[in-house]
Amino acid sequence: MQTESLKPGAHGEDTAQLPQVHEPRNPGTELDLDLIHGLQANTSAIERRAATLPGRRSVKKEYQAAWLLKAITLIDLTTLSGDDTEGRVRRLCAKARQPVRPDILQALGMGPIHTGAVCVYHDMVETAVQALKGTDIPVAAVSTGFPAGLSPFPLRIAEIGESVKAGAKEIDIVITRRHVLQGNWQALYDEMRAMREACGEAHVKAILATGELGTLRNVARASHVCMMAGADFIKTSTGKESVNATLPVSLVMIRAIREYHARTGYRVGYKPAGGISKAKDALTYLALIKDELGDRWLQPDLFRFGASSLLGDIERQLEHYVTGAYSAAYRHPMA
Ligand SMILES: O=C[C@H](O)COP(=O)(O)O
Repeated sequence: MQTESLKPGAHGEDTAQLPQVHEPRNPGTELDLDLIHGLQANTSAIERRAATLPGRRSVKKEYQAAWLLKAITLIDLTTLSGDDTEGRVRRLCAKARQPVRPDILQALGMGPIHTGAVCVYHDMVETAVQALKGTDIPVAAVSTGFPAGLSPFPLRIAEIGESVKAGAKEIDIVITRRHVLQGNWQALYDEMRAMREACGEAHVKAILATGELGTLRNVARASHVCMMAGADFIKTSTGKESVNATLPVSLVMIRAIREYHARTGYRVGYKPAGGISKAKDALTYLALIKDELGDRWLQPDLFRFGASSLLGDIERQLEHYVTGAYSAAYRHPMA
């Protein structure tokens, strides 16, 4: 397979500096059960194609740093641990404000950048909002009984309201996997609609927990149902399943987004999450998005990485790019 060089933008412009465009929100559509039942996924073809992706694009050295800086602006910098503390969340927010050392940015000819968002449990929303005051970095809350999403439905809806009240501008909800496994698309649609409504102005990311959905066909169907019910983003995983973001799942979800856009004119965002910790994996994802959806999707309003440790590896690669030497991973703590 011939490798193609990945350029930052159509004219080689600095990708971290592209102007921010504002997209009309996806209002959703009626649930189209005929369309859902007609969706298929050719698993072996998808897996074959996904296997070629990491080697398909080479990133020329002079573009690499620009792409890595771009990736940073697309990270939902995340901490979702049972032992999270206010101190850890404040340190994470400081990192989101200044993800790369100023001397490295200066050497790369870049001004200040920040991550796409900070993502925390509901309990930590207020702390994060305080710590990010004066910036336009949104706080994303994982609500609705994350990660299993099995608490009583009214409580899940109430949790969304609490997170919005606490200042979260983005809500990452988890769907009920059972609805997918039982083919109960109406129940999934109704659940997603109610959650979207509870979010109000806050944008809603629907976490499919793809590692628990059984088949790629289910992933395709759940993606479409959530978009029909008004999801602003579809997201692969909580990071807590035994299998999280993968390239085959990403191909299926990205193509669902493309089809939905072709059918309705609305652009829905994509968030692969869980287990993305290496700079080279981030580049593979960005190349995939550029190929399948185009440059418009390479903006924070339409693409995010859900990742807790990716930033550390990207920093190491940028430092290497500037100084010619790798630093130890422990020198890049996240929080
Ligand atoms: O949504 C974000 C994920 O929970 C982060 O997963 P990770 O810790 O494997 O990067």
